[in-house]
Amino acid sequence: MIKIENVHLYRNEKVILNNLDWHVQKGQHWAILGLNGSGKTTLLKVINGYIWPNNGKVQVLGETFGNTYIPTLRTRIGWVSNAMIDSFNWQDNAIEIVLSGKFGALRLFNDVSDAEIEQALSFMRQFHCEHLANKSFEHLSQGEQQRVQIARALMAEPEILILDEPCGGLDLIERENLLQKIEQIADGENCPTLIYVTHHVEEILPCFSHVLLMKDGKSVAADTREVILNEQLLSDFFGREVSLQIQQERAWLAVK
Ligand SMILES: Nc1ncnc2c1ncn2[C@@H]1O[C@H](COP(=O)(O)OP(=O)(O)OP(=O)(O)O)[C@@H](O)[C@H]1O
Repeated sequence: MIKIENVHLYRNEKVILNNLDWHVQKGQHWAILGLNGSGKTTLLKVINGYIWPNNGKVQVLGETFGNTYIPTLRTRIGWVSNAMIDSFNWQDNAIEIVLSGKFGALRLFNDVSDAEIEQALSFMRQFHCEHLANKSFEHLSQGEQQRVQIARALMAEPEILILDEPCGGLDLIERENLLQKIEQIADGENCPTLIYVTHHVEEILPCFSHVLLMKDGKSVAADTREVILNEQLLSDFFGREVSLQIQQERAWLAVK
């Protein structure tokens, strides 16, 4: 699904991605865990073709960058991030935002059929935001905006769904509700390959089969969830001794 080989990216003399290798196979779901500034968002921008590495090879959904038309490829990738939220027209109604996803656009410029409206409402129902359909995006809470954004991404029936810190800014209950929804996506038929970016180990749900640990633009480790969620390995990664507890199949960390 994704093949990143020896990718090196620098801007203004700063190395942002440092000879990064990462392979995502069909059937896997990945979490990317990294400290602030480790290059996670930059990696996502590379995968979506918004920025170009200085060296290395990028292949996404079988398409090799340099030999493919990126806008068409992007319609096959759902990307949920705060960077995307900023680009919406906040006066648009929630359902218009969701419907725009069908066309890979930021605003709804197309005529829509009754079936497309029903599809949008059905995703909104799935994410408990159908009642917000006619409310303008600017008047939604952060949690509601996140749910609308995920419904929007699913409208395009993406083969890869990237969730970049979707729980950022959410309270405990909103966060757990959203994580439950993400688990439901993972359990669903025709689930896209999930890529979930976070700073928080406890958000790495059992549905994520693999974890990439990023630090200073490098891949420190990329392995199965069971291998990565290890006290010694994470202590080395964070550079501080941490204790790890498993509760309800999720790992919870505390600094010792
Ligand atoms: N155009 C640029 N020029 C110089 N430095 C940049 C540029 N874009 C990003 N950076 C730097 O690259 C590093 C990685 O940024 P990036 O946003 O990818 O990190 P991140 O892991 O997503 O961080 P966070 O978890 O805080 O969102 C940061 O130190 C950032 O300041």
